[in-house]
Amino acid sequence: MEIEIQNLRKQYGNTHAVNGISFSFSSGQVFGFIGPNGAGKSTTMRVLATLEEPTSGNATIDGVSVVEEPEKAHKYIGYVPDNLPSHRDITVHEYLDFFARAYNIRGEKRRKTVEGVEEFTNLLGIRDKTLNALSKGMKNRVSIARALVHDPPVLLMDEPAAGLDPRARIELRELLKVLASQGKAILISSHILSELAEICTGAVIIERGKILRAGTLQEILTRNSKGKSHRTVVIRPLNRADELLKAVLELPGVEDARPIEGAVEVDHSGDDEGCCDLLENVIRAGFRLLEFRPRRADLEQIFLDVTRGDVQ
Ligand SMILES: Nc1ncnc2c1ncn2[C@@H]1O[C@H](COP(=O)(O)OP(=O)(O)OP(=O)(O)O)[C@@H](O)[C@H]1O
Repeated sequence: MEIEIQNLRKQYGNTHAVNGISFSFSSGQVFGFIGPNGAGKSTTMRVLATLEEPTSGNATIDGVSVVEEPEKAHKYIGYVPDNLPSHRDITVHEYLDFFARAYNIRGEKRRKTVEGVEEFTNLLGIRDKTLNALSKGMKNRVSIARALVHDPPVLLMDEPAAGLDPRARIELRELLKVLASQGKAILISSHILSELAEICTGAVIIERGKILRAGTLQEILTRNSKGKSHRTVVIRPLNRADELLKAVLELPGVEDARPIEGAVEVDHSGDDEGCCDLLENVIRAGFRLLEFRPRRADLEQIFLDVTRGDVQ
């Protein structure tokens, strides 16, 4: 199942909340949706969840347009909004049962479905509590359970980890892994990048309604903003670090280099082969090395780099 967002725009008055974004993800993938406050993440999710119409553009789920066939598309989607279930005087079980009913799940099947979801989201023990008596983490689980009741192939989760304690975060992460392994396509927004990097297979970085980077983690972490292959390498010489800095700047493929605590950090425009060439060239230039280590950029660093505005 493929989810394709095509040149999507959403305008509120003069605000271009989403300004022509395109990306895609598919079954079994967990895509992190990352961007500063007001970047357009929630708006995009609400449009995908068929809760709002876009100003222009389209999004399809296995070819079904959320704009042209919202009712059909809606069935494919489980949406976890950023606001938690409001204070209502009904129990967790009644709440979930209500949604199962709304999805036309009847009789014994409904009982089994709701119980299955309660078990999966670890709610069985608190199913008779009323919503207004729940902690934030519990409510969060109820939100996720609600989104899973009709077993949708696509999950859109808007900040599901916000306000969760460490244990609940870990549980959420495990839950997401299981859901992805079941073949669900998951788009999850979060500000906790280190956590996203652990569970995501891809990411979309958005700022001011525009996409700065999108793709699998491998693509994002090893390519620069122009889509070219890119590596950062740390080279620690036995001595003469200053000379090494000058020397590497003359080498092919080196885009930039800077000193870091007795070593040199080099931005290189090559792939793995290019890294090997760089190592050979440094040794040929007469330097003795204690360390030569391609540094795997993390999502946090990429986020900081690209949201500095180098694209827009
Ligand atoms: N209903 C609305 N009416 C007017 N403007 C809106 C509306 N919803 C969102 N916006 C504006 O659209 C822009 C994008 O908002 P959105 O909520 O999508 O951002 P976000 O990336 O989810 O932010 P956050 O990380 O803070 O949740 C913001 O400038 C916001 O003020």
